[in-house]
Amino acid sequence: MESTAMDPEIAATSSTQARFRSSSNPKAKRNYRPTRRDDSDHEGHDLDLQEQAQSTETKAETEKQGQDGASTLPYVRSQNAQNLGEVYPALARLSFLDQEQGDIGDDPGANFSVSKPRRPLKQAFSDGKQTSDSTERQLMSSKEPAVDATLGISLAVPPMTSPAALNSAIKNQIVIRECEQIGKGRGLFYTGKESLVPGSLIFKELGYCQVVNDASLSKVCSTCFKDTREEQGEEEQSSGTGSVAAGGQRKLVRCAGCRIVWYCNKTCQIKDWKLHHQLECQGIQKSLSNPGVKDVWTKHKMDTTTVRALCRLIRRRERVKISAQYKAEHGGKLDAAQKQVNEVYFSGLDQKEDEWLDENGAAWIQQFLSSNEIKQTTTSDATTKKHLDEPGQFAKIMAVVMSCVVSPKEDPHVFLKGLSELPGLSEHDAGDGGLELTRKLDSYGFVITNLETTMAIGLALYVQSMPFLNHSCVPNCIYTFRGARVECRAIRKVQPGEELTISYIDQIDLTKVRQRHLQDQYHFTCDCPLCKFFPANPMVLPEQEDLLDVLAPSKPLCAPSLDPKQGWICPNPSCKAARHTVLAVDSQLEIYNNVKLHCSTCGYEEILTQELEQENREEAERLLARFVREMNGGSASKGNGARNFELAKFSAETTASEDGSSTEPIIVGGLRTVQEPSGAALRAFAAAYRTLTGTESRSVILANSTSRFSDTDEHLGTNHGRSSVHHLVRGLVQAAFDEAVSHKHWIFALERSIELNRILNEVYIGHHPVKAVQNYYTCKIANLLANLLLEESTVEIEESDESDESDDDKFGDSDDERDLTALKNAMTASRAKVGDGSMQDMLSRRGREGSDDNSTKNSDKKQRQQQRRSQAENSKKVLQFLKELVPKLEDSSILQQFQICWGKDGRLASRYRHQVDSLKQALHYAELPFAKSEKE
Ligand SMILES: C[S@@+](CC[C@H](N)C(=O)[O-])C[C@H]1O[C@@H](n2cnc3c(N)ncnc32)[C@H](O)[C@@H]1O
Repeated sequence: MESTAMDPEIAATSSTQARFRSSSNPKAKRNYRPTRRDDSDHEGHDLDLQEQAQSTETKAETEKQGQDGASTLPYVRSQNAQNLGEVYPALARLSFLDQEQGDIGDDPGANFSVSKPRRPLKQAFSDGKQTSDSTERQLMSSKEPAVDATLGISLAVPPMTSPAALNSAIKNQIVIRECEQIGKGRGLFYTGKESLVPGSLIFKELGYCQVVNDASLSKVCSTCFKDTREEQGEEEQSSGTGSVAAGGQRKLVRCAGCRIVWYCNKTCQIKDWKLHHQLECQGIQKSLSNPGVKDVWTKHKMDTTTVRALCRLIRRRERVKISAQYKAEHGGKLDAAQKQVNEVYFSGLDQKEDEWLDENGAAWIQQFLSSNEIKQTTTSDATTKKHLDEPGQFAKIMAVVMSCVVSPKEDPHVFLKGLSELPGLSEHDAGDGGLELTRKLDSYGFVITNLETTMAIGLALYVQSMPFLNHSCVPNCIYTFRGARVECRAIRKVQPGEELTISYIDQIDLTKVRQRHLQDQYHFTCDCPLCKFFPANPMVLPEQEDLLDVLAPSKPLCAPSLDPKQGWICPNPSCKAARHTVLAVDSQLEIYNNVKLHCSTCGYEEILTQELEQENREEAERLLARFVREMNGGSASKGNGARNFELAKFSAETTASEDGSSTEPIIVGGLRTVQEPSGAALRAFAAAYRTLTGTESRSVILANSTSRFSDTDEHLGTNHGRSSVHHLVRGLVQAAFDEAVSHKHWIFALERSIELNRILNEVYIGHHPVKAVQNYYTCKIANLLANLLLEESTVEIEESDESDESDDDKFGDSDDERDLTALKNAMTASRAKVGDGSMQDMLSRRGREGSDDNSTKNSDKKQRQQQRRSQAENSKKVLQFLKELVPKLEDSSILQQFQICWGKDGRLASRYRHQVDSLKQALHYAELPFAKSEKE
C-alpha cells in the first residue's frame, strides 16, 4: 500500500484535484404508467428510521457497538427483490439502446470508478499459489485449498461445497478446474451426462457484498435492489411504511443519518441497518467530518460505488470476526440481536448461504479470487498497481475508504495490512491489504443490471461460482439478477464437458475491436470460434481493412467443405433439403479464398471464390449507394438536400400474377418511397440487379410503387447470382434499419429488424450470435415503442385538455419527449409532401414554424389540428401493427429459430416475455385515448 493513499493531506489534495464523475443520473427509463406530476419534495419523505431501526436493536448489541464501534449483527440478506436482471450481456450498442450507464464524466481518471456496466473486470494479480497443470483440480468436500499430490502445493481451485454449488439446479455437475489453454486460469465446466437445454438454471448465488451505484442510489432500494423506475402496476409492498405518491408510484425513502442510501420502506431499511448500514452510516458521517473528503459525499466529487463496496467488504470481515469472538466467549451461542434477526429475516437457502459466506467468504476472496496462471501471461504486479494508481484513483478511493472505516486511534497501515491477515496465510500473502482488496473488486466485481433496461444499478462481489466463469464472444450462458442474487442460465445447448462461458463485452463489435477491448480491459486474447474463424465479425458489415487482413496471401486457400448446418442452405431449387435460395457463406469467404459447397442431400456442388464474393459485395454496395442516391433526388434535385424517400412501413402485400396464382414478393431492402420512386432510381436498380445476377429482376417491389420487374424465378441461377442478391437484400434491409434507428423511427426500425431476423434465419441455421443480436434489438425496440405509445396516450389526453398549447411546449427537453414527438411525426410523415419526409426535416421545420410571426399563427393552428387528426389516424395504424406483432413475437415456431429466446418450456424466455407483456400492457393503455380522439 502506498503511503500516499492514507496520508490525509494528500488525500485532501487529491480529492480536490480530481473531478471523478458527474453526478448526473442515468436517463430515467419511462415508467409504463401514465406520467403523474408530483412535485412534492422527495427528500421530504425521508424517514428518520435510523432512530427507529436503532431502537429495535437489542441492548446487548448497542452496548457492543459502543465498545468497539463494530456491529455484532449477523449478516442478513433480503430475498424480496424480483425485478432486476439482465437480458443479455453486453449487447446494448445502438445509441438508442444505450441506457445511461453511469456517467464517468470527462475525467479520464474516473474510469476506475465503477460507473458503467462491466463484466468481471481486469484479472486479479495477487500472489495466490497454483500451478498451470491442466488436470482437473476439483475437490468435492474440502474447505482447504486443494493439494496437488505430485507437486505438493496448494492449488487455487476452490472446493465445490458452497451453497451455490450444492443448490445448483444441476447439482454436482459443474466443476471448477484449470483450463487447457495456457494463461486462461480456471473455468467452470459442465460435467453432466445429458446436454443442458437452453434456459437451464446452472446456479444462483448471493454476493459477499453488494451496493447500489451512485447514479441509482435514489432510484434503487439499497436492500432489495428493487428499481422504482421499472415498476409497472405492481402492487405496492410498502404496507404503509414506505412512501407512496398520490399517483401510486412508489418513492424511496432516504436514511436520515448519512442521507446517502435509499430504501423501499422501513422493513428494507431496518434489514440493511442490521446487516451493514449501521456501521456504514457511522462511517459516512465520520467521513463527512473530514474536510479532505467531505466533498466526495456532499458535492459528488467522485463516484463512491467502489468506495462503498470496499467498505462493506471490509466491514463484513470485521463483523464476522466480532461475531466469532462473541460466539467463542458465549459457548457458541448467538447474541440476542443475531437471534432476533435470524428469526425475523432469515429463511432457507438465504440463511445457509449467508452463514456460509460469513464463514468462508473472506477466505475464498483471499485464496481463490486470484490466479498465478493468469498473472504470468498478463502483466506484472507492479503494472497492475500502476494501472490502479495511474490516474490517482486508487489513492483517492482508499483515502475515502479509510476515512470511513479506520478509527482515529488506529494506524491505517496496520489496519490495511490486517485486511489480508487470515489464518493460515504466510507473511507474503498478507501483503498490502487495501490494494489487494481493491484489485479483487476490480477483477471480480460484477455490475448488477436491471432486466428491463440493462442499466447498471449496482456492484457486487460474488465468490462462489460466478467469478470462475470465463469469457467467450459466443457464450453459452448468460447471467441475470434477481435483486442482488445472480442467476446463471444456459442460452444454448451445452454439451457434457463443455466450459460454461459468458460474454464480458459487446459481442457485435468487429473481431479486432473486441480483441482490443478484451486485451485492454481484461488482459487476454480470446480464442473463441468467433475470434478464431471470423476475423470480420459477420454480425456487422466488415470494414475494408478487415477484408484486406483476411485476403492476405498467408491465409489458407480453401476452406474445408462447409457443413450445411453451419453456414449455407442448398441453393438447388429441386433439393428436398432446400427451403431457401440464399447463401450464407460470406463469413467463411472472409477467411478462405475458396469455399466448396457440398449439399449432402442432393449432392449439389459448387465453388465460390473470395474474389467473386468480393465483386458481388462491392457491386451490391455500389447499387445500394446509387439507389439510395437516386431515391433521395439524385441528379434531378442535386444540391437541394431534399429527402424524398422514407423507410418502409409495412410489408408489401402478396401480389397476384396474371395466371391468378399469388407471388410472394421480394421486398428489396424494404425501402419505400413516400411517393413513386424516380425512373432513374428504378433504372439504377434494374441495371445493377442485372449485372449482379445476369438476369432481369423478378417481382422486385420497390417502395409503394406498383412498378416492378418481371422475371422468372428459375433465372436466379448460380450461387454467384444468389450470393449477390443476398448481399443486396441484406444490405438494403440493414441500411433501412440503420436509417430508421438514426432517425429514431422506431416503427420502421422494428419492422426492418423483424425482416433482418427473417433473413438471418434463412442464412444462419441454428444458433448464431447475429440472430441473437438482431432479436435483442427487436425486443428492445418493441419495448421502447411500448413506452412511447403509452407516453403518447398520456400526451393525447393532456393535449385534448389544452388545445391551444404551443408547439414549443410539445417539444419538451427530454429525449423521451423528443422520441415521442418524432414518433408522432413519423406517423404523419407518410402524408407529407416532398422534402418533409425525414423526421429531422420535420423537426427543424416545426422549429422554424415556432419562430414565425403572429400573422401565421392561425394557419399554424389549423395545420396543427390537421396534423393531430392525421396523427390520430396514423396512431391507429401503428396500434394495429403492434397488435399484429404481438402474436408474431409469441409464435413458438418463429422463436424456435431464435434459440436464444427459448425458455425452458420452449416458449418465449421469460426475460423476453416480460417485454412482450409490456407491449401488451401499453397497447391496452394506448387504446383509451385513441378511442377518444376517434369520437372527436
Ligand atoms: C473473472 S476471471 C475468470 C476466472 C479466471 N480464469 C480465474 O482463474 O480466476 C476473468 C479472467 O479470466 C481470464 N479469462 C477469462 N476468459 C478468458 C478467455 N476466453 N481466454 C483467456 N483468458 C480468459 C482473464 O485473465 C480474465 O481477466
